[in-house]
Amino acid sequence: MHSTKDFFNQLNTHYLKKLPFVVYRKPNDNIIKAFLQTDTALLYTSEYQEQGFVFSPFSSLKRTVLFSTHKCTLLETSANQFNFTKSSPTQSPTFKIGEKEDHIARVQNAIDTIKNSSLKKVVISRVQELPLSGHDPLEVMQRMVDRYASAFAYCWYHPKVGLWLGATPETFFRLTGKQIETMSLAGTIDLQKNDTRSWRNKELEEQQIVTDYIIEKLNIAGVEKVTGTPAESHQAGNLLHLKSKITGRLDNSHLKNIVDVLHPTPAVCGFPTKIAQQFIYEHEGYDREFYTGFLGELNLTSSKPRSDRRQNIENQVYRSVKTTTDLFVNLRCMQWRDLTAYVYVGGGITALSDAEAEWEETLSKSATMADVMVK
Ligand SMILES: C=C(O[C@@H]1C=C(C(=O)O)C=C[C@H]1O)C(=O)O
Repeated sequence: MHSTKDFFNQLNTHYLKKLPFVVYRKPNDNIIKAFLQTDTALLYTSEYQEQGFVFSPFSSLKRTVLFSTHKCTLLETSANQFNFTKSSPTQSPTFKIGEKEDHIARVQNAIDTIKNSSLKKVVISRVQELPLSGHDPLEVMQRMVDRYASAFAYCWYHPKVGLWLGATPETFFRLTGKQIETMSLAGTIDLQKNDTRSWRNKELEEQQIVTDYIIEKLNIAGVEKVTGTPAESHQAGNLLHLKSKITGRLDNSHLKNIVDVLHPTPAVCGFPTKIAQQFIYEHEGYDREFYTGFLGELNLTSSKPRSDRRQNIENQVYRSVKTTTDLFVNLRCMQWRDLTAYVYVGGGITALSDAEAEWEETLSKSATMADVMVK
């Protein structure tokens, strides 16, 4: 375990040399970890059998970037040492001419299509630009760690791909040995703009679509004993979402099958998947790149003593090795390029959606990133 100062100094030196790295803190964890790749090679995975950290785009046609443990130095530090008492004023976005009208028109088109076709839900997103000047990504990372304890907070960099930061509330899936755990997340209430914490039927139905879909897909992929918990509220920054936990056992299926059947879920794409995907490619008007893709640890092993008593019998024979994959959906994220932060935000559209309210929802969601931007 490094001191926090050493940890961030090493990362900073690495970044100044334009070498690839990822630094991240898992939800409600007090450890910050980093993978520092020692050269600028751009590696991919397609079978998900390697060990390392993956970063995968929304489009299943594009490849998943891998930071392999064999090519990286791994660092760790404690996460509970930052203290940003003074919160600097939030940067307000400046809108391009027609930006609001364009988004509202896209959402209205989606609502009309849903009313007149077999499309039931589609996630429509946009990019919100924020000016960058003298911003330090590692300082923003520390602010995310402090501010969003229940999120997966990360900063990811590769000179051939770009610089991404985010604090996502959504688990893609976690696989510990044969035990799989995933989540269905949908519905949004902005707690700064609403007094209510109660959900309307629209949101309850929308979230149920996601839950049913995930359960069905896991069953198809051969996962056993699949069960979901009733929906409950989950706070992410100033936003409240509806969440169910879904678990199962992976006896006759492989990790790659799970990725293939689950990505992209109706939470970030829509339903039915193929029709929603096609609608997004045709109507969203930009490339999502890594937004609504997924990222996280792949097949990392850790060993632990089987029991205290046995540990005393001295050697490693009594240690059990655990393999864990821990992936998150890339939401509440931004890409930094030149002098602009591109913040990616969207929302699920159904027949009951209101286009103007959906614009407001993207503003609320963009605040998650705007609030941690500092000079
Ligand atoms: C698409 C986003 O979020 C997703 C859409 C939500 C919604 O429609 O209410 C809620 C949580 C996420 O599943 C985003 O944050 O950009």
